[in-house]
Amino acid sequence: MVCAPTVEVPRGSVSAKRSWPPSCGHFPQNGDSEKGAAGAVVEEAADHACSSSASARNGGLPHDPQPGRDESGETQPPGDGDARPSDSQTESMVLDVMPLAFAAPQSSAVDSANGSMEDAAPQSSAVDSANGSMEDAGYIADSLMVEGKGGQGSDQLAKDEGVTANGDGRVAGSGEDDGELESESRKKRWSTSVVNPPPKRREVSAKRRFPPGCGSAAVTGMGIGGHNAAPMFVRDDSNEKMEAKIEEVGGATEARDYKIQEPQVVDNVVLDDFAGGQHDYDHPQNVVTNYSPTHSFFEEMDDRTPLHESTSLPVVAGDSDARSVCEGSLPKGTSRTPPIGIVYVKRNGKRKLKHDNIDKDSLNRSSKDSKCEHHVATDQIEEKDVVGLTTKRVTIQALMAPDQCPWKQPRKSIASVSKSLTPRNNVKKKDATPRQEFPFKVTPSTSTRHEKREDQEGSSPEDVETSLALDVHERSNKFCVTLLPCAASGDESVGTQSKLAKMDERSPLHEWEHEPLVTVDVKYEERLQEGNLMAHARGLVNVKTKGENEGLVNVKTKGKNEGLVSVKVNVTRLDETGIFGEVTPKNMISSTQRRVTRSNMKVEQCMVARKSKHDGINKDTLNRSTKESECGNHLLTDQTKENDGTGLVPNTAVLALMAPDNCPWTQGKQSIAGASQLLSCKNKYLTVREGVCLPDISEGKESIPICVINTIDGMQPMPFRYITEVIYPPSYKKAPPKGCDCTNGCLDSSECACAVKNEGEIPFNLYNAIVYTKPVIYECGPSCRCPPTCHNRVSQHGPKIQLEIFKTGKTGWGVRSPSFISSGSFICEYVGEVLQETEAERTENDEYLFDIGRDSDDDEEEDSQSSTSEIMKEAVGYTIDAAKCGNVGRFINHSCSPNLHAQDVLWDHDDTRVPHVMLFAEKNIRPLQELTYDYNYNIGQVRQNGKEKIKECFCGSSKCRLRLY
Ligand SMILES: C[S@@+](CC[C@H](N)C(=O)[O-])C[C@H]1O[C@@H](n2cnc3c(N)ncnc32)[C@H](O)[C@@H]1O
Repeated sequence: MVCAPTVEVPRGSVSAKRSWPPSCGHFPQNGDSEKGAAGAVVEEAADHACSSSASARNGGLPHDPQPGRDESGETQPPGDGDARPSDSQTESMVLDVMPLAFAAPQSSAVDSANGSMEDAAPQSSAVDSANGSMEDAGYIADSLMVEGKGGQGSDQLAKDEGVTANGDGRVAGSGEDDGELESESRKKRWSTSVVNPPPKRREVSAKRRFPPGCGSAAVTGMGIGGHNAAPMFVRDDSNEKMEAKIEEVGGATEARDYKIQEPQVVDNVVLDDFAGGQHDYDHPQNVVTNYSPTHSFFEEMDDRTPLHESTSLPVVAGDSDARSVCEGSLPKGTSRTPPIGIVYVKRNGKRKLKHDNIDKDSLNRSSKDSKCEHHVATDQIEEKDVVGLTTKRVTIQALMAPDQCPWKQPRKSIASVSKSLTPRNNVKKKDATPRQEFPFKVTPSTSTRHEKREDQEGSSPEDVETSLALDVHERSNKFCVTLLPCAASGDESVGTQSKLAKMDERSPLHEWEHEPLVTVDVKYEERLQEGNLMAHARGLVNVKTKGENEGLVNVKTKGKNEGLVSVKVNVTRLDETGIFGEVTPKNMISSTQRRVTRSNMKVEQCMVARKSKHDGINKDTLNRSTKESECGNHLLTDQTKENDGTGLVPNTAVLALMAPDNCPWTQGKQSIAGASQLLSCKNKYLTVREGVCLPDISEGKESIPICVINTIDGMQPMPFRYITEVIYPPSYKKAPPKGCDCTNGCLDSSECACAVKNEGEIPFNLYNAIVYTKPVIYECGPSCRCPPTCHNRVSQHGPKIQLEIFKTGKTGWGVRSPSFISSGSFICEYVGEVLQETEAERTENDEYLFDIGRDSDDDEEEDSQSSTSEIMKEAVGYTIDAAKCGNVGRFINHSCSPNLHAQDVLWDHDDTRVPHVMLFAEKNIRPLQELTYDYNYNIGQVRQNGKEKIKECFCGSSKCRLRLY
């Protein structure tokens, strides 16, 4: 179905706008701030079938004028979802060994800190190129039109560009380039794939931002609330062998200087004494984990964190899905957990890691093949025994040298590495289906320092020396590893363990003694009638378990009852959406304990949240306390009592594990109520959430509701028709590609025809996380014999992570998730109407254009094999226009330090010119962090009426290129 015909506007007046890359739209030139691009859409769509439903849905509420500009035209502070890095986040960086999916990304976080990730050649090139373009454009263009706010930023930008800005931020002039053909001057962004070479018709260089499992962060889960987050194992050094060293980085400075210059050793932590049997292993985060208290790892951790003072503190958890069997020294049938990650990495051999179960030759081979810079790489293979009851997996973690990371090589997948680790003939049977659950525990994992093989070419001794490998095998105990959602920043992900450590430094809340901890994603908001207690919690908090469904949360309080309050909570297992249960009134019992410890003092930064009325938080109080707050990546708790005049004493208890830029106390415009309201769109308190505009903008079209939240003003998004599938031109007939004949879930990539098209690899791991990028990824499609659960069908099923649209401070509406998102997770598709380029250029609203695909001459061979209809073959290029019809993807903003990347995916046809644009997380993303991708505008090339247009970028990144275009 196609939306109403695109309104055609005289080319001279609108073509320039259409020439901009998606979200590169312009603001009204007539100064009508009430009508942005979006406003134009509304008007245009008044009679448009696509907008009718949306209009009805939105009712009489006002609609947001336009992205990137507030109604007053004044610059707004960044919204609560602004993805801006913070020093504190950066400082908290610690190199952690992460689980398979996380390992690489984690390392890449370090790389990023070193500048080697974000500043990696491709990246740098892109940025440099962009900057260069800026300079060139600024000094060459005779006339500039600065879009965005006409504030100081614009003026300064214009000044920097060597022009004079007028009051409204536009710089007008007459230039000789006015006469340029617009079609030539328009340079749309191309951002469909970070690894794709840019289409010839575009000048934007693609950025390789996403070295899955290597650069940004790899993947283990789907990321909902940490539900599928990759588990992380703490390793015990009780093993005698230490064959490698891993550097420990305690902070940003160290992280940036992180270089592996010698063999690294990582401590292994034995996880034994698992209770077993009482936890739901479908939800690994709820699994209790015990660990050996004698482990040196924790001894060191104890030095800095009270969390680990306990002798049986479960710090590391594992994923029940991650159990595996290693074909190493363990008896056959002994399962091993997959590599969840080296929890702590330390330099100079302080952390040791044993590698006695790893096939060194295999490791060497994988090391040889890798191209990653001194970071942890992981891999795994899943097996199924002959009776189909036990899924086993071999997991390898390796600290790889730069030129050895397999994820740095587009054609190298994790799978390929794992294959090198475990002979294919050792795999009896693979099965991506949910694994059988049974108690297991983590035992000291082993790692092997790489030894240079004679046949290793191109591997420097250092590369070899710094390669580590780990595996974990399960025993009889249960374990659980939970990845805390509090990533340090959008730019540099901080390891979970480091955040744990940091959190522990400040908070005594984890002084559990001889009690297993369950790290749960507590998201509850409960208003208690008895005693008027209200509890807000967000993020992950450690819950002291007390039975199957009950736990305790210690709350740091201030005021008269300063101390710790143990709050009983119901511990509910994660459901499919990662939503946790809530605190029940009867369990909301406070018992103040005074535990003024050294660590307590460190939590003094926590702000007092006063609830002066039953029905809300006193924002002024919050705002004032915001000024005093310096909370960072730690557990924030507080509680106050205040008589509201009714004789009742409402208490407000707040638990929060927050990053600085997400903490309500550090964001003047966000109250605790607002923060708690952001917890979940699906909780039963949705109706009382502040700022909720729409409970589900998709109106049930998405499997997970997508709510709209606006705590800044009372506006709603401009109407549009919510669609979940791309709309192709009427004449375009999709031709399903020939499918595979696999009946085993496409586990044998050598046999799967779709995998063959992916150069013999399935680009997704068993957690449905993308593990490498390619110009085009072929998922299994409608002609394939494999079931919908095939692990080569990740992005075609729509969003599985809870997303919400929220009003940002400076960039209009944005998208975020209340849940933790692990790297590689599929976010959503960029859905809209597929327009031919010429048609797109006539589109009045260019805010939502997304150039896609490759030119027909990019790959003649593919074209010859394509079953593309003639109309598509004749076209030069295509653009997805989500202005009138789109999905949640249309609201995702640009950032110069994005956390998403776009990947071309084909599954229901094989026309590479109109691929599906699928957005994946390229790093771990903490809850409520705005989701962004790089629009890849060709800065300096966007013109309107022959005049260069400039649009400021408000992404807030430290690496911001200042201009969107
Ligand atoms: C695809 S839309 C994104 C959603 C949009 N913010 C909205 O409210 O509908 C792209 C537009 O958002 C705005 N935008 C996105 N990222 C931005 C950024 N980093 N800085 C300034 N404006 C941005 C620009 O107006 C851009 O044309």
